Amino acid sequence: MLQTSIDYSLYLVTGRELLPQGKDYLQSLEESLEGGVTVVQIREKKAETAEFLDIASKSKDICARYNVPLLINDRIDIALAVGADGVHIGQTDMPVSIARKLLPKDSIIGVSCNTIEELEMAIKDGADYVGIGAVYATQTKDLVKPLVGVRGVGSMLRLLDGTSIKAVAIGGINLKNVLRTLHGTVSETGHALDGIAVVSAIVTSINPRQAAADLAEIIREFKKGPSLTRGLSISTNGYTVDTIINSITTLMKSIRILNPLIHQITNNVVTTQSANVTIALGASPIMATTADEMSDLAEICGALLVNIGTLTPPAYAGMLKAGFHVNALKKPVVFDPVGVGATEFRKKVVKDLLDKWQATVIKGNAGELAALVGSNEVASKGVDTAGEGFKDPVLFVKTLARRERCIIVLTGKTDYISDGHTCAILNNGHQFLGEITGSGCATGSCIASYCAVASLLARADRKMGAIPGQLVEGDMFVAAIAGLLVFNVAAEFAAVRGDVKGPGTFFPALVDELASLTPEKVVRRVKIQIV
Ligand SMILES: Cc1ncc(COP(=O)(O)OP(=O)(O)O)c(N)n1
Ligand SMILES: Cc1nc(C(=O)O)sc1CCOP(=O)(O)O
Repeated sequence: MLQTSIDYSLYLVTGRELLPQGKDYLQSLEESLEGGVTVVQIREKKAETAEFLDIASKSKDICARYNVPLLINDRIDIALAVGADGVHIGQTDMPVSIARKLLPKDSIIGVSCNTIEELEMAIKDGADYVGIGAVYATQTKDLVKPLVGVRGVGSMLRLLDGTSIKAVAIGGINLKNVLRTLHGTVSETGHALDGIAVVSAIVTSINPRQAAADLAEIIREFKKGPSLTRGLSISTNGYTVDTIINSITTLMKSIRILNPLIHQITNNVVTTQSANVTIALGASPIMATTADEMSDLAEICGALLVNIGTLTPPAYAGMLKAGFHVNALKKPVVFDPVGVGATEFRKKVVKDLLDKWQATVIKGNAGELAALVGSNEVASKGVDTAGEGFKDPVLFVKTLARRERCIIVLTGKTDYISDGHTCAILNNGHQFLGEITGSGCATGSCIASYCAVASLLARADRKMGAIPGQLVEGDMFVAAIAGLLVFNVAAEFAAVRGDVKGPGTFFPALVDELASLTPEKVVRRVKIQIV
């Protein structure tokens, strides 16, 4: 089999000990191949040599019928004996150079990598592909190394730019997280995984044909998606101020018709305010935090907002679960890492959340976003930014959007929103917004509300930007702009009302203005620039 013709999309690592009771191993393997497995690795950790040989030989015959390459885990002798297409070797197994000498020319050699250093070595040693993991926790194997995490895989994939080395991710990948894994592991440079390696997601199934087919379909759709180097843009012709305003008008009209449910796990300073803002927009809030109800809420909500402002252990547990379930249902997740720079605990929590699920939009002020990326260009003071902002905010948001594979919203006197390709610069708002608590948090509610509408519209009419292989359907860039713009324009109207005497009377007026805001009023005041 030619190395270049190998399709790594759905890579099955066998695990006979995990088969459902009564399921025959060879039958399960054949059904997996029928379902769409594209590479098979025989992994036998307990079998004696004779048994391993027998299993490998029979597996080889089946794979040959499906023209699927067969690799052997660790054992070069077994690979040679059965004429396998290659081997997969770990960090403590035989070195690549020796395996290469022992195996026939053109054999495939894959190497396990858990760190950048291991990957650099595998590149130097001439591996044909790498298995990066473990991405998530797994029941299949006792892990001795730390989890790589989705974002960790993305930073490793960058190193493969300009090489012909293929990459699969392994460890805890299943039907619920496969799309999120593919999406979140794309590097800042647009380097994506070539495939996903699984054991239990197929082997434990009573119907491995269906399990493989379901995974294969998601991988296929993802690979058909838009050019990854374009960030998350769904507009193929580029955005203009006019197209953005038209889309915002549609979102503003639709929200009052669709009345989406916005699940918000937010902080206890702003819960009531955020709920009232959500209602004023035409959406419906539910402010639930208990982990046990997250799966049910994911089914019924239009979008999720996660705000870590006053984090408690139960809310943290709820956030972990909520994002996972919402991702699995391809709905938007808006993340507000409030005060992430303030404590080491918050930094750890934010990293953990972003490794467990994929944010659709991350919103923060300069201090928060600087802390998120570990930059000391901008300092924070509690939940606020201290001093000047970024020297080049446009470049910052574009780069961060690519790295985090989401829309980035950088708030401040001027707001910057980017999908990694385009940046919108907004100059609406009023100084009173900085004089009340929770205006940033309420902006998160607005963004989540319009993300929900954009996603619902896309699902209802696939012509409106829905692409099945995308983690979230609909134009989240425009939805994020809508959330900011509506809130900030309403603030401008509220601030000049005769009944507003200062920040205290401003907030109720703001809610009134939001409730009566029309697209025409927004169009009249919008100050937006696209770069
Ligand atoms: C595709 C793929 N990636 C990683 C591994 C792990 O291999 P290894 O490090 O040799 O560990 P064991 O499989 O021997 O437990 C793999 N098998 N396949
Ligand atoms: C065989 C293996 N290697 C891993 C690594 O991290 O190198 S994780 C793993 C097990 C993957 O099984 P499942 O898909 O059931 O989680």
